[in-house]
Amino acid sequence: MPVFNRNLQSLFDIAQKPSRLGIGLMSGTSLDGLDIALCSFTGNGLETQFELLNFTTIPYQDHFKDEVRSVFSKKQVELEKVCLLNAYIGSYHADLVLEALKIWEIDPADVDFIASHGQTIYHAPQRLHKHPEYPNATLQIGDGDHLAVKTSILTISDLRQKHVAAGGEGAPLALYGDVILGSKAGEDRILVNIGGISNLTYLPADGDTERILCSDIGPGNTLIDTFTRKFFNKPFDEDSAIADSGTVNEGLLNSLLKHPFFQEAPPKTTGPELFNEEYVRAAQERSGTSHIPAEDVISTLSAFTAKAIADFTRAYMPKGAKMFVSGGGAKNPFVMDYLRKRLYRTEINDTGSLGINPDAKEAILFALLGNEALAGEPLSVGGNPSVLLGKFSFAG
Ligand SMILES: Nc1ncnc2c1ncn2[C@@H]1O[C@H](COP(=O)(O)OP(=O)(O)OP(=O)(O)O)[C@@H](O)[C@H]1O
Ligand SMILES: CC(=O)N[C@H]1[C@@H]2OC[C@@H](O2)[C@@H](O)[C@@H]1O[C@H](C)C(=O)O
Repeated sequence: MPVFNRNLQSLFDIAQKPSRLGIGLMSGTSLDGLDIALCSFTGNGLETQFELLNFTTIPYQDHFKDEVRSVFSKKQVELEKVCLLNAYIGSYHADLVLEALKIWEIDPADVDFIASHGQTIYHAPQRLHKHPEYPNATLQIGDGDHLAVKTSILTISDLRQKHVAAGGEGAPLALYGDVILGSKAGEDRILVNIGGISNLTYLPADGDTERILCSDIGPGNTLIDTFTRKFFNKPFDEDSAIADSGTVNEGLLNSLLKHPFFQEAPPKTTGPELFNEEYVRAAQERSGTSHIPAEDVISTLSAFTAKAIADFTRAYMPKGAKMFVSGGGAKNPFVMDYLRKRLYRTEINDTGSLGINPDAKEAILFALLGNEALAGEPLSVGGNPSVLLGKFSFAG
């Protein structure tokens, strides 16, 4: 006789295990593909022992990207498309997990859990939507039940909603993972992630978790990608070949940086709901730069990404802190060179030097959050809601 209903019994059993095998899934704002990280965990919270066993990014097909873009960060969309995509993405991500497990020769029955971010389709903190009668809000789709049923693996999903319910903006969640993975006593560290949107976590040398700061900074790759697609019909500016061939237009750069978002004190969050084609068009109009060469637009947008990070670091980070960069933007030489020049006193490396695969970092974060949801205690970090995140979906 089981003690509880069998789903609760299996939850209890997984939580009690000395170590757990979990999969973290991240599908970010760049829409490049699904990041899949297979990790093993022992323990929980600040004592977590963790190992990345396998990692892959399975690229999305253009048709899928177009479908998601038809609703992504748009104020008005076809509601039917949102409904269809919610089920489709859950089921599609399940197929991709099964594909990865097959390649890695791992039996799904040996995996204890999947922790799935889903696909953000709209992020609306109050600072952005400006409707005082509505709270902060954010929406990720790709329902966890589809993952659980198709893979037969317990799935934890919708990990941003409780952060919002408990008073946060639903992001960035990076600090819950960074404090576990990246802290070092005696060293002030800044972990910067340059994905679609860039964000950072400050980890103080004294280990005081209340002094940890985690905030979005501004656009990461999202504007560079949008305009590389628009002008050059390429998904992104590979190895910054285009940016390197253009010139930064200082008038446009200054105009891009002139937005109240950059004056607001951290922590704060944002998304392509703000940093989009219209944002750049308006800045070009204000600065009389609407007709500059396409290459110069890409150089200037790349400088924008880097300068926003440098300005934020100068304004809010202690001198002498070491910076560790992750995300696809870490592979953009123009962005990284510009950042290094602006922060010439700061030691900058990628998170690989901390033993954290820079491409896998966000997928690992979600795996860690899944482990916490199963076996952790709410962590009090940097004034963020002290809650365990995520909803459980059972296979049957
Ligand atoms: N070799 C490269 N050269 C230049 N840019 C690159 C390179 N490789 C990746 N990128 C950039 O990184 C992006 C993907 O980054 P990443 O996977 O970190 O984003 P994401 O997970 O979607 O973002 P987010 O953190 O916003 O959720 C690509 O769209 C591209 O702009
Ligand atoms: C709402 C949303 O999906 N936000 C993402 C996005 O991509 C980067 C930045 O904006 C960050 O705030 C967040 O993701 C990371 C994983 C986070 O929550 O830390």
